[in-house]
Amino acid sequence: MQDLAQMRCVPCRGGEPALSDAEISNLLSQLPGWQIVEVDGIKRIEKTFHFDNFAHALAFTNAVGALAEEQDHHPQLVTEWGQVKVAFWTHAVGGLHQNDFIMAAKTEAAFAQAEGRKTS
Ligand SMILES: C[C@H](O)[C@H](O)[C@H]1CNC2=NC(N)=NC(=O)C2=N1
Repeated sequence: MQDLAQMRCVPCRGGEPALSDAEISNLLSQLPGWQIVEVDGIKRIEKTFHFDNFAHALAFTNAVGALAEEQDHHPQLVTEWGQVKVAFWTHAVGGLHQNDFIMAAKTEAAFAQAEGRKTS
């Protein structure tokens, strides 16, 4: 199985189908704690990350934002004291694309890195 965190997002301009439920559950099994949520009929993948203050939550928000710019695939980020909710979906397909799972895995790696900095 390919490591999602090492993959790159591909340009996606629509015209391709969103992932099927079987494809989604297969990819989701690689992402502990991430959930599929449907909003206005559009599936998204999301997870809330916890921090011990606002500054750490904001630093993580900026790290995820930088990854999104690098990969040209962008999340919804909701930042508050002690937590950041991150959600990905693909506007161009009206649902979930492999890019969303790649970004979720990269987000997870950024969180692991932030945690590592805190304890070392
Ligand atoms: C041309 C460019 O790839 C698109 O506008 C990208 C930019 N970032 C994006 N981010 C997300 N989450 N979904 C998209 O469909 C999307 N489209």
